[in-house]
Amino acid sequence: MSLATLHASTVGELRLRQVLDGHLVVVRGGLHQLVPGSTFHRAALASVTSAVSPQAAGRLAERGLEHLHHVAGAEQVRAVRDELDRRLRPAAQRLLLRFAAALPPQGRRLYVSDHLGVRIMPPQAAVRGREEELRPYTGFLLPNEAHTDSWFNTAVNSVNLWMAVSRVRQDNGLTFWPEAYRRPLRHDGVRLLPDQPVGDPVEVELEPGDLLVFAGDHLHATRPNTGPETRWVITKRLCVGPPRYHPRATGWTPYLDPRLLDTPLQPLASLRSALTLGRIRQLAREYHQLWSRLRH
Ligand SMILES: O=C(O)CCC(=O)C(=O)O
Ligand SMILES: [Fe+2]
Repeated sequence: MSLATLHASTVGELRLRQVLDGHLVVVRGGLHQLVPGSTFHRAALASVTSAVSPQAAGRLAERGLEHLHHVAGAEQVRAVRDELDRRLRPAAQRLLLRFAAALPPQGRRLYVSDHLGVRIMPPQAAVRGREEELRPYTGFLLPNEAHTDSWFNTAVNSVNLWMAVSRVRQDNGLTFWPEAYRRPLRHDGVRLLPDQPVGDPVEVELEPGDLLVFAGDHLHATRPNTGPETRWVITKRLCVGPPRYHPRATGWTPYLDPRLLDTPLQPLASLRSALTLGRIRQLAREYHQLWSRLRH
């Protein structure tokens, strides 16, 4: 399979309009610009220390995070993931706000999501036989199948920051189908239905610290890890202009107006995404679920 064409940019020159037009953009070393020192790498090692052992963390400090599956079993990898999620949440939100503030004027207001994805993908062999118990971690420890994010709860004008904490190789990264971008795709709410023209898939490779910036509505999937290394990626999301939601989304998630965060008006930060059809449809879904539970 061939490698995706990545458009290199700096944060200061990044045009999210082009990302929403379908460009796959890479900011080389962007993570190091946005967080001091190697905050994410250190948080990763600290999570291994507390979820596995100091010795395991010491080995990874020497040999690289990519060796996690050599020092931790599937259960411990899950514990590392959960611990890193807990440790990184505030720092990752600060990073997203710093990223938004460092962009050139975009002509649209930006809204930030609380979403945090800590995605640790060990080689397939390291999780074989554990698929059922790890099912809730699909996309976080086990591969996600081809999807666009707005099928779930994300806005259609949402942009993903997919940040490489370890090396990302072609055999453990992401797969995109660039020609399918913005095509009407038939799906069952989770999975792409078969027999649709989606064009040729492409894959990505990144160095630790690189940021991949892509529209959440690109058709994308986890590249099942057939390689020898564990890959570590952190994801955050922001919206370009007021959030708009897919009419048949299965959920809804708010995006916050960064100008109101850390002010007395903070409770109103999610108001813009609450005043949407997507929110009304979500309330209707919740009402139906409650009603059918009461009836049975
Ligand atoms: O990292 C992965 O394998 C899945 C990522 C993804 O689907 C996303 O960031 O929306
Ligand atoms: Fe996704």
